[in-house]
Amino acid sequence: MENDIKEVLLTPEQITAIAKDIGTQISKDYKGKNLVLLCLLKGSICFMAELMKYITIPCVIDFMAVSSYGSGTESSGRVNIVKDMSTPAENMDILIVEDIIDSGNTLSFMLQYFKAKNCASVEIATLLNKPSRRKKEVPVKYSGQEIDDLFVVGFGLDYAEYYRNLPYIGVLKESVYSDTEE
Ligand SMILES: O=P(O)(O)OC[C@H]1O[C@H](OP(=O)(O)OP(=O)(O)O)[C@H](O)[C@@H]1O
Ligand code: HPA
Repeated sequence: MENDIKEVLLTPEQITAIAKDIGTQISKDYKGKNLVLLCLLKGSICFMAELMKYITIPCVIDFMAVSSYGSGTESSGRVNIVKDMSTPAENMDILIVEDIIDSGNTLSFMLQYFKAKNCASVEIATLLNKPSRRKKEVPVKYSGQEIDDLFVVGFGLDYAEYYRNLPYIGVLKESVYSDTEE
């Protein structure tokens, strides 16, 4: 697994520092609100777990599973809901917790999805942001680290479902996927 990584982009310590900063800000901004931390499975599982440790106000957590990447490195553009949240979203302040924003397809779909739900608010917190790849603009309230157009894995992020268990964010060597993708 380690041999497939070209470069480490964020160490576990750097990820923790980002989670602390964003968690502290969320704790201030959402005081007195009905905060729901909504983890988008599967990629956001590690960031969600790290971020929530640094949120010091009452909140509930929930999970949705959506998927659009199939087994490759390009978004199919079609976002599928694999699992819906279990908390009623009405009148709640939904904070979508994301691992990465790339094309923006996933979050654009999610914002559209919540429009019909009468939420008090819907915002986005992401660990990683690749603005150069954007196809659909989405408003991002909390952004950890901007990165170049590189395919990254680890700390929840996958390539073909693998590498999620790396404890850091690393750049995947092109040779790993160039053989299997056109
Ligand atoms: O901005 P976008 O181009 O939509 O890309 C971002 C999304 O892609 C990945 O999810 P994926 O669909 O691969 O599912 P996963 O979380 O289960 O890995 C990632 O976790 C984000 O949710
Ligand atoms: O760079 C990435 N890595 C893993 N999953 C992703 N989904 C969108 N971009 C990425």
